[in-house]
Amino acid sequence: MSTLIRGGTVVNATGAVAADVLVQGEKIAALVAPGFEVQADTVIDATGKYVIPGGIDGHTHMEMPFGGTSSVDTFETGTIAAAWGGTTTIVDFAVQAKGTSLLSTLDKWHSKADGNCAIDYGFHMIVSDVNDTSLKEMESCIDAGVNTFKMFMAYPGVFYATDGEILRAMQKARETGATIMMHAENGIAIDQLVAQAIANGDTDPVQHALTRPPELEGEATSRAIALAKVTGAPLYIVHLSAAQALDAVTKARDTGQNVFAETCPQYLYLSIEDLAKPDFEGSKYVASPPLRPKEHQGELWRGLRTNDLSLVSTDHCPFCFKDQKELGRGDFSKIPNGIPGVEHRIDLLHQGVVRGELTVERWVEISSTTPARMFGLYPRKGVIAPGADADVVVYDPMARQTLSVETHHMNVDYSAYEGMELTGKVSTVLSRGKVVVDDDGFHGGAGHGRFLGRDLNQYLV
Ligand SMILES: NC(=O)NCCC(=O)O
Ligand SMILES: [Zn+2]
Ligand SMILES: [Zn+2]
Repeated sequence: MSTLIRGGTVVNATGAVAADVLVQGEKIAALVAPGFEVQADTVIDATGKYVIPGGIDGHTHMEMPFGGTSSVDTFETGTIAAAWGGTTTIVDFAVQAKGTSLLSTLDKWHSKADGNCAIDYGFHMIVSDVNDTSLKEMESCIDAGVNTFKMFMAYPGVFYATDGEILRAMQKARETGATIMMHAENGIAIDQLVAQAIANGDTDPVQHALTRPPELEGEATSRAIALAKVTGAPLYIVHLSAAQALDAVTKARDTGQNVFAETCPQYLYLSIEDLAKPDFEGSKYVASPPLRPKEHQGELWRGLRTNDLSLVSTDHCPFCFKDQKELGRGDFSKIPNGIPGVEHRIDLLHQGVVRGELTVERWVEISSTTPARMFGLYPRKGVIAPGADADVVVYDPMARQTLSVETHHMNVDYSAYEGMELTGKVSTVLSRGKVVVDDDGFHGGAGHGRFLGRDLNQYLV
């Protein structure tokens, strides 16, 4: 089965060129100069459109247990929503519960995801119990294609790891070539501020941000960077939200330290003003780190332009307003943490191109190519080139759309971006050569997506 995507502009991180893309089976077979005659079973007209590598969202939480409830997108619903938005690979987090092993955790996440994903998927591992056994088990995880391990400086008593535990895990990462991913917020100090706010009767959602000040993200980020430097391990800061944290990352990168950071669309577009919305509406925007005052957004866009921020992931972690966010009415600390967004990352970042903040190549780089490199998937993913998986998005840069819960495909009862008007929209999505989304709707299904055992990250600052 062959498909020719004809008449578009192929955009890679390295440049944009008018070319036709020939897909044979699951792979890209060739890029062909426009006008050359090529036989194919099917032709997709991409005139006036971009042809880009499928998005790679390196930070999602499908079916994730949190605070006595669970994120509401299943691997099936979440990966279908991702495909609608032009994302053809996710890397989701398996979550080690304290007292359990990493390998049993991996088995558990495979049983949730295998046979249920509509696009390709891999796993990171959240390590919440650092001990001799789990450190040894990191080696088996790496053999099983899971070589990125997230740790938490936040959430004492749940996921929190001490500096000593982080140091030991980083030493293991240095020894094995793995990467430590860090949730960098000073959870010990934050817990004090939270307890004080609640004791004062300050219980509204906005308190979530006021008790997690940006300085405590900056401090934790600096500490993680110092620990990484001492051990010689590469470090990946997840969901960076604050200018203070970006400053620490920028300085480390300027000295050549292998420190990388992602930000997320919610930190680029939403702010503490959303958390302050009345009638408990603010709960829809509770995630950690919290949404910041608007002035942080400009710094994050600057970081994306200058490559101090390497990539953008969603941290998609959907909890319904009704019944789930409601758990924290009267006590903001009980609001499940997370914001939905897996469907909108490519479109929201495209606004940076529309506004002239990002080049079209940089848009592709931060949403597909760099995640592929960072997470050991390149050049199988993240590039339109012969031999790569035919994960291809035909993107109409002129189409208009309005984001809404009425039209999104995520399994959640609100949109964090309700009413936002965007320029640009996905036209057609191929996942390993199969058209899964086009003008007629969704043609993929659970089970099409394959597990991706990932290579070690070879990517350097
Ligand atoms: N970010 C968030 O609030 N929820 C998901 C878990 C995490 O990434 O820390
Ligand atoms: Zn986190
Ligand atoms: Zn997360």
